[in-house]
Amino acid sequence: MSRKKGLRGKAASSSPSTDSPTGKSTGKTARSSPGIVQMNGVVHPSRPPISNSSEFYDIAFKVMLVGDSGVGKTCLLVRFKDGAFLAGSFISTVGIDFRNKVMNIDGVKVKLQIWDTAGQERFRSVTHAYYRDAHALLLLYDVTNKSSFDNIQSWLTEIHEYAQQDVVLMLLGNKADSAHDRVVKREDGERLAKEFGVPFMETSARSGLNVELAFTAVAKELKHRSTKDPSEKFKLQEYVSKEVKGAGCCRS
Ligand SMILES: Nc1nc2c(ncn2[C@@H]2O[C@H](COP(=O)(O)OP(=O)(O)OP(=O)(O)O)[C@@H](O)[C@H]2O)c(=O)[nH]1
Ligand SMILES: [Mg+2]
Repeated sequence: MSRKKGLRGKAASSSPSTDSPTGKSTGKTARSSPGIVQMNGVVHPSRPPISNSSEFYDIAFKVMLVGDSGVGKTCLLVRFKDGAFLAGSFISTVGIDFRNKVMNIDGVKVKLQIWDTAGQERFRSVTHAYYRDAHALLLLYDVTNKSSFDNIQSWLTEIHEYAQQDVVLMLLGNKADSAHDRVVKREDGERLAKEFGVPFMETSARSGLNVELAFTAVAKELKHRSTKDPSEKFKLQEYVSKEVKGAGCCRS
């Protein structure tokens, strides 16, 4: 994934059929299934529309990764999308970037357009503009960085101010693989999440711990809301509590 990119060509793209930050047009369109509600988000004309894709899908949603600089947002996205870990020197994201991934959720193809935001304060006004279109937000802190955890409260204030009221929100404590450098206990993350009534899990972009699960949980919740199938009972909190893996066992 390209990092260190300027805002032009991504956030400021005006191409109507971009599927990746490279802006390549594919010409293919979404496959729609009977009984499934098509994408219900607002698409701003200056942003890549979610309805054009190189892959077929039934429903599509926008997910945003937010949190302090260095918590591992870009690495989490790369792990999810490419199954790899971006080791080496840290290259801070400039502005905002996105990647698409289509997941098969209970026989329905759910496309996630995942926006990777810059955690640095100087880009805050850019990311604010994207909150309102987001269907889900993954809010990250770094278990080896206490201030990233302390800042969660102000991130939540920002989310309440700029995001939709019914946005799906999940708190992730990333870098759970770093046992020696850990300064935030899992229980502290759990307590904070409980206080704000949001699902929580620890993740690791390095080991892959819970990465797939975090995005699957969000996709399941969004699909459930979108299809409104009364026969289908899905509770995000319960699903996460049941499925979440501890840092000790390093399963993805
Ligand atoms: N040990 C460990 N290191 C990680 C993990 N995730 C990210 N890192 C490292 O943390 C640093 C920052 O990761 P990024 O993904 O670039 O952080 P970011 O949140 O995107 O930062 P900004 O783009 O500035 O907002 C990099 O050096 C990564 O290698 C993880 O799960 N475990
Ligand atoms: Mg980044």
